[in-house]
This record gives sequence, C-alpha cells and structure tokens, in this order.
Amino acid sequence: MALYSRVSGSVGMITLQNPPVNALSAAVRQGIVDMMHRALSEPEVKSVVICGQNGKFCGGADIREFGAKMTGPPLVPMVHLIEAASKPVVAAIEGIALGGGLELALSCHYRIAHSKATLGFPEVALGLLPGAGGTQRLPRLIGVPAALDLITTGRHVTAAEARQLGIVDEVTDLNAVDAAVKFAQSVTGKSLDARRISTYPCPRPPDLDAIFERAMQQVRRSARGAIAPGTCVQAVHAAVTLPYAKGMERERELFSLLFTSGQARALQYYFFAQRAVSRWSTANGARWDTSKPRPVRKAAVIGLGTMGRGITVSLAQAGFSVVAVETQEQQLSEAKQAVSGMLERGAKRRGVPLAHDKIKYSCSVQAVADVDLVIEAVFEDMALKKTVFQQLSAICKPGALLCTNTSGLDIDELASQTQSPELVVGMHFFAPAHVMQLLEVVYGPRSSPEVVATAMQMGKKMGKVSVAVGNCRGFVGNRMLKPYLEQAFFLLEEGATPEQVDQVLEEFGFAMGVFKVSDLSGLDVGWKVRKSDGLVSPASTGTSARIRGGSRYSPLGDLLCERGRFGQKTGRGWFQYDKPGGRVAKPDPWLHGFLEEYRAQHGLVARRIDHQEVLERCLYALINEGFQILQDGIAAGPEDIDVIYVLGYGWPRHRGGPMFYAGQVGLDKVVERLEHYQQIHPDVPGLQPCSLLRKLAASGNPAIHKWREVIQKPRSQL
Ligand SMILES: CCCCCCCCCCCCC[C@H](O)CC(=O)SCCNC(=O)CCNC(=O)[C@H](O)C(C)(C)COP(=O)(O)OP(=O)(O)OC[C@H]1O[C@@H](n2cnc3c(N)ncnc32)[C@H](O)[C@@H]1OP(=O)(O)O
Repeated sequence: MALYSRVSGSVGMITLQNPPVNALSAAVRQGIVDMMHRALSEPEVKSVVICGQNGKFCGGADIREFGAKMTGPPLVPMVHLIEAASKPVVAAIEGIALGGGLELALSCHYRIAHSKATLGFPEVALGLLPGAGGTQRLPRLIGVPAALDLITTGRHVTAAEARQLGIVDEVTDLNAVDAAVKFAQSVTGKSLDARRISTYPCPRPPDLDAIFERAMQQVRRSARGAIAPGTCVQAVHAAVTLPYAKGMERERELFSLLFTSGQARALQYYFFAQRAVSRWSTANGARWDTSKPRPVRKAAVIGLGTMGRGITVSLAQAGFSVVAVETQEQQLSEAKQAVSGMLERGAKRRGVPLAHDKIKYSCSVQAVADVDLVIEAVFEDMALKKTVFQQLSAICKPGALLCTNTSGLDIDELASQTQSPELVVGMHFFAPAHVMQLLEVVYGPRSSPEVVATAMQMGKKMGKVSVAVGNCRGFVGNRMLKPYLEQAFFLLEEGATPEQVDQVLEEFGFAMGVFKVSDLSGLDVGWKVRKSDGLVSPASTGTSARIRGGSRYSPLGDLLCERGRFGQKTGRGWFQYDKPGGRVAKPDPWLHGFLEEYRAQHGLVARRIDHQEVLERCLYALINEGFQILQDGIAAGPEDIDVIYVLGYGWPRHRGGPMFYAGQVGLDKVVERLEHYQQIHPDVPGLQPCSLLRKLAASGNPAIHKWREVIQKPRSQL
C-alpha cells in the first residue's frame, strides 16, 4: 500500500509501503493512484514527493504477481497520471530504484537520489523489458547508446553515474527525502512543460543504424539463445522511430511477447530459486533459521594449487585473515606471486583496496594452529586428504572447522580421520574459485548444524551462492555430470562426433558443449578418478572392453589419455588446438579416424544420430540423476539442483535449470523418452527413470513448487 502525509504544509508525501523492497504490488499501485488524486485535489498541496519506506524507493513490479491474474490499476496509466500531474512531483530515491521503480521515478518531474542509491533496469535478467515506459523514456532522457547499455545489460548504476548520465537531477549525502521536500518547495509553481520526459524528442545520433546493428550483434554474442536482450533493442528502436504513443504500443506488444514466453517464466523461477537456497535445510534437521553459525575471523587454506589460490583470494577479498600453506618452497613462492597478481587485478577491477596484508604464507601446516576454519585444497586423492585431516585434527585449536574442497570424495570418510567428525564439512568451490559464484556446502551424517551454518555463511561472505547438499559420490553437480558424460561418450561410439554433440548442447544454450568443457578442465581429471575406481582396464577389444559391473562403459576417454591427449593443456583432446594451452577448439581429423578405428575394432556400426537424440539422451540422463538425488535426500529441493547447474555448470539461465526444464518439457514426456532409450540400451542403468520421476509424472506433472510435498515423504508415497 501507500501512505499519504502532508509535510511542511504544502508538500503531499506518498510513501510506498511493501516490505522488503516496496515492490509495486496491486495494493501499492492502487495506493499511489489514490494518493496522487488526493494530492492533486487538495488546494493547499503545491507539490508532491514520492518515496519508499525503510530507505528503499522501489524494487520494481512485484514479480510474485506475474504468475497470477493481474489485479489493481495497471502500471502504465499510473505513470501517465503522475507525469501529467499539474503539480510538480519529485522522486526521493533512497536505496534502490529498479525496473518499474525507476519507471515510476522517470514519470516524476524531478529525481533526487541519495549517494548510496543504485538505479537500473534489471528486467532483462527476468526475461522481460522495462514495460511501463522505460524503453521509451530512458533514451529520450539520456540518449540511445546509454539507454541501450542499461536496458540490454540490466546493470545497476550508482547515484553518481546516474547523475552523470542525466537520470537524476541531484545527489545528496544527507537525507534524500528531506532534500526532495526542500526541492519540491523550491519548484512550486514553475512550469512543468520541460519536465515531462515523454514529450522530449528522442535524440537521433547520425550513426543510428550502426549503433543498433552493434547492439544487436553484442546481444546475439552474449545472449546464448535468450530472447529478452534482442527484444530490448527492438523496443528502444521504437523510441527513435515512432512517436511516443506508438512507441508505447510497441513496448507493450514486445513486453507481452516476452511475458508469455517460457524464458521469462524460467528466469523468474530462477530468481526465486537462487533466493530459496539460502533457506537451507539438511536431511538431519539442521536449518538456516535455527542453526547458528560460529564466528570466523581467521581462516587457512592448505594446498596452493589452482583451487587453493582462488580460495585464498576469495577469503582475503572478503576480509578474512588467511594463512596460506604450501609445503614445497618453490610452489609456495609461485603461489604467492600468482595470488598477488590475482589480488591486484581484482582490486583494480572492483576499485577496492588491495588485500595482500590479509594473507600470511607458510611452508608448515603447524601455522594453522590458531585459525577458526581450515579449507583443505590438496590433490583429489583420498589417501593424501586423509593424512592432511589427521594432521589438522592434531594441530588445530578445539572447535576449529575442518573443511575440504573435494569435488566428490566421501566427507564422512575424511571426518572419521579426525577426533571431532562433527567439525568436518565439504566446501566444494568451482574453478576459478575467486570468480565462480557457486559453493556446494557438503554435510556428512556427522557434521553439526552449526558447522553447516558456518560454512554456508562463509560462502555468502565470500560473495558465493552457497547450496547445502548431502554427502554422496560427486555430491549434486558432479554426480549428475556422470550420466551426461556417459551418454556423450556412447553417442560417439554410435556414430556422432564431438563437434556434433557440442553444437547441439551449445544451441541449447550451454556456454560450451560437454567435449569442449572436458578439454578445458583436462581429460586426465576424470581418468584419475576412473583409475582409482578400478574402471580403467588394459586395452582390449570386443564387448568386454565396454562393460563394467554388468553395465555399459565407454573407454574412449581413457584411450585418449593413454595417448597423452589431456585436452587444451596438451593441445589435443576431443578437439585440436594450435598449441598446448591454446583456447580455440578445432575439429580434429585424427580423432575422427580414431573413432572409426575404434568402432571397427569393437564391431560398432556408425549410424546417423539426430539433434533430438543427442539432446534427449544427454539431458534426460542428467535430469534423471537429479530426480534420484532428490529421492535420496541429497538435495532438499529442485531449486538447489537448478542453482548448482546454472551457476556451476553453464546450464542456460533462461531455461531455469535441469529440473525446471524437465517440468517445462513435461515429466511424463521425459519418462517416456527415457523408457524409449532404455529399451534400446538396456545395459545403461542411467536411462531407467527413477521412481520419484515416475511418481511425479504419474501424478499429473505438478508444478515444480509442489514437488517438495512428494519428495518430503518419499517412502510413504513411493
Ligand atoms: C498477454 C500478457 C500481457 C501481459 C501484460 C502485462 C502488463 C503488465 C505491465 C507490467 C509492466 C512491468 C514493468 C516493469 O518494467 C517490470 C519490472 O519492474 S520487473 C522487476 C524489476 N525489478 C527487479 O528485477 C529487482 C529484483 N530484485 C533484486 O534485484 C534484489 O532483490 C534487490 C532489490 C536488489 C534487493 O537485493 P537484496 O537486498 O540482496 O535482497 P534479496 O534479493 O534477497 O530480496 C529480498 C526479498 O525481496 C524479494 N524481492 C526482491 N525484488 C522483488 C520484486 N521486484 N518483486 C517481488 N519480490 C521481490 C526477494 O524475492 C526476496 O524475498 P525472498 O525471495 O527471499 O522471500
């Protein structure tokens, strides 16, 4: 709702009240319309100030209302009412003016912002465009290039930049509402003719066509199949080519197109999913609201390889004192140099002070004796990690958290090496650890609720999105990767090429296909894991070479590693590169010949495999594992899995995540296709639809937010 008050006798003040961000719900819109009429009808009122409760102007349209039938006064007539007002209306922008909130501010005749406020049009990230005149007013106010930048990227600008661009009239370090009231009094009675942005002509720079062409190219490059950025460009184009009223019609048309698209639904689902994962719970009853994190001031990182360096940087940048340990002198000095470089680049990019002095380097594990939390980041080798955990348990002060950055090893096995298994938790970072936003916090059966809460909070302080997951091989992300990779290998055996499989996945929206990712991370990584699992056997031919434990197995990755083809680092993998460390993947004729030879050796006949089969086999196998993970209680809900896949594995955000995508395809259809492929490949257990998936499909494809009701009582329901 909106509150009306009178300030200094002649200023009508309308305060938006809808915590936490004063989103423009039906009640708020109704309040604004009613209060505007009241302010305009009261003869004593000479000017109006619009502000938001609790230091937040407005976070935009209420996204939660998008799923339901629209009620209350629509936004567009509301902003027109404000702009057409005969008394000056001043927006007092504190905290945020985003999306519809900025559109509301642009309909006011003046804008006064607090210096700490941020402004922007983030609609594009929700699969939308600014649909209450934003695409028509902003270019009229600040010009086409700047408007295109803000609207197509969704980036937030500071009050200072907004002032520079001409979005706000004044910036104050003092109370912005008081400043707006003063300002409103000072403009009382002045003509408003030059203050209504919709009446401005839209500037037409001479190179207009080139500007739009460049903007389109830019969004095509970065959008990876998302339709909103390009549609935003089209809407801004209308501001230049059409009179305001026609431009508004075009904006509405384009908005409706996006609004009804699956992409907008997926992006809005993802928006809430990312927030939902912070309300975590574990299978053994720990919860975000009841488990209290412990204070952490000083942390340590053991092992300064690629991951350890990134984690050290992340910790220091978040303000923690860090002890960085690497037992080899030479490696320690190399790491020190690399970390310094990363900190310098980070400080420059983010305009923050250098954090060098936060880090103490040491060659001795003893140096971690007084820290509150240790993150072990040594090689992915259980025996080595066990030794480190035994040492840590003996050296660390009582109560210190012992965390491991393993990407899939058993947390409980590591915990059993220590005197206090309740202090052990996994913190699975993603490379590069100082850049990637995702953190899987892995709790073992004995991890205490406070320890899980502490790791979750640490991740947040490091700027990560922390997702709590249970302990199993590969946790959530890497566990789901296994059947996906497996299908990709099988497709090669059956006749596909790496470039064909990657093209299908990239067209779906992945930043990189599975084979390019594999080349980037190094084929030897998976090879080591398969070797330690006893899967890699001496080269042999015939069916037995492709069976492990009664199930189909493809040794293709192992064979490439045996030939020294580890991916980008060796210049050869599933693709070829111009040199070791090269980045541009090119199809490799050698690989094609190798695949032909392999098929011949194993009696496999290559067939034509279509786009649909590649996509369905790779994605549905991955999705099926996701349902199994839910069924096993490793992830608390589908949102956790979707956030992990979007932030950690390049799943296209505009498709919501694998679980959301499955819901959009239709769970019954996913079951049917899995069954179809399972009949053809009975030796691939990953294609057998899991019982939770079947159950949900059979119960009529419930909406994703209803899945938890079934998941929470899997035993009684299945
Ligand atoms: C045929 C069909 C035709 C249809 C025609 C219909 C015509 C309708 C015309 C409509 C025109 C719309 C025009 C407008 O341009 C569209 C919009 O405005 S879309 C919204 C734009 N705004 C945003 O994207 C802002 C999103 N929010 C944020 O970025 C952040 O939340 C924040 C505001 C920067 C605050 O960040 P934090 O402090 O970190 O806090 P959280 O992110 O955790 O948020 C706290 C809490 O608030 C909830 N929330 C935030 N913003 C909104 C919102 N806009 N609506 C609803 N709820 C919001 C958020 O979910 C958190 O709650 P929780 O999920 O944790 O319960």
